[in-house]
Amino acid sequence: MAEKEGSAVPPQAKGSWGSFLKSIASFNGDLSTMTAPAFILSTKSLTEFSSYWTEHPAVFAAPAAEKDAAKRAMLVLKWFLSTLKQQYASRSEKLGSEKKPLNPFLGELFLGTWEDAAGTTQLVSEQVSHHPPVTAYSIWNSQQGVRLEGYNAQKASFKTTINVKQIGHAMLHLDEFDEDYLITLPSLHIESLITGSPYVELNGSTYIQSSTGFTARIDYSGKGWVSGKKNTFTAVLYPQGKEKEAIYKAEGQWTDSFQIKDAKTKAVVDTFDHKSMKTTPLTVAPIEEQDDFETRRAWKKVSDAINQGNMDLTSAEKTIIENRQREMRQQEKDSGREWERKFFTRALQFPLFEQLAKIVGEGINDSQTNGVWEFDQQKADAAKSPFHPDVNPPIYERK
Ligand SMILES: CC(C)CCC[C@@H](C)[C@H]1CC[C@H]2[C@@H]3[C@@H](O)C=C4C[C@@H](O)CC[C@]4(C)[C@H]3CC[C@]12C
Repeated sequence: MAEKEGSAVPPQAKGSWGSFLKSIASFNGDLSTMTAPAFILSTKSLTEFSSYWTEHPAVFAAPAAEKDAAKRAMLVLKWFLSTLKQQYASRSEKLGSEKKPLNPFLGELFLGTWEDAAGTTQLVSEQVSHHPPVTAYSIWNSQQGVRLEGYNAQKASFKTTINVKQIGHAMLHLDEFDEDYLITLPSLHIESLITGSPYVELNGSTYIQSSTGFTARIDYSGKGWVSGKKNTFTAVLYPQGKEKEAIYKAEGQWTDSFQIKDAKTKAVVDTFDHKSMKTTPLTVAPIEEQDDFETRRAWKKVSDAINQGNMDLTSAEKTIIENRQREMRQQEKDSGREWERKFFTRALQFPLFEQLAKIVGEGINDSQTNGVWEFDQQKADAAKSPFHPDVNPPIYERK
């Protein structure tokens, strides 16, 4: 692949970017094995990405206060659409391009809370599998009675660019109505790879299926397809099985703004504009107070080395983590036990997921996610403090 004019690749990295582009043309689909040049490396691990679901806690909690079932489903759709920008474009917007995240190690955690007008919203994110890499999360606001749980893995392929299929799902629960929403995850591809300023574009369709009989379908399109604008979508919300009887329609740019209209009257019933909606920052414990498994503490030396642009130190620090992980896996193998996840457990039965997934043509891909992962309240209670020191001894010594 040749470099184009207008490249965003730093002059000293042109050679390594060229080699990287050649290498991904034949890579095996496991994103964790991809080695990328320093300037494209992120200091954040994928366990942190779970927080992108709730950067607007009030929008997340809004459906819990809506008495009308169709409007509730519309507010769930609105919240989902509002999360896409943080999930898929925040790196390219803040850092000038998409970056390659750190590959979480098994047991890695990201814990935090959001405090704002919606009250306290809590986040637990855990790497529940390393091969294949799978991140699970639970996000809840007890005052508002809303909880999101999910897990995801990624399967990548190369055809003209990097294409990524997400495997997994999210499930939103509203206590007041004992209502659940199954959320499927979009496929994506990387644009502008050749020029060295990669960004994410979403493609295909995803669904939100409620247990009370509403379906939302979201269709993603990029520049030049339908609207000529990047990051565009259209969405339709309808009574399950009656797609022609749309109740609400939404359209816009998931990185910018969108409108939701009453499908019959065409009246605008709700809007969302990222320019006027401030995100609530997530509060995370200071690094010195974090557990050794918490991502920012565990990866600190690697992140510092990336920030210094010191690739030798970056790989040396990564190797320390990887070797320790290998030792731990060996110890587990020798003692015939599996790593005990701190907050999640493999579900043996998942009737609700099966019931909702069937409606939107989704299936269980547990072989690709090393199981179907569920938040385990008993483990969470036990993990409060201290972090199960008897089950999983700390892996990184505090200095
Ligand atoms: C930038 C390029 C050169 C290297 C490829 C990096 C590749 C591993 C990254 C790029 C985009 C990443 C997506 C990200 O956009 C958003 C999400 C949503 C989040 O909820 C779960 C993770 C996921 C799918 C990231 C996975 C890693 C991706 C594909």
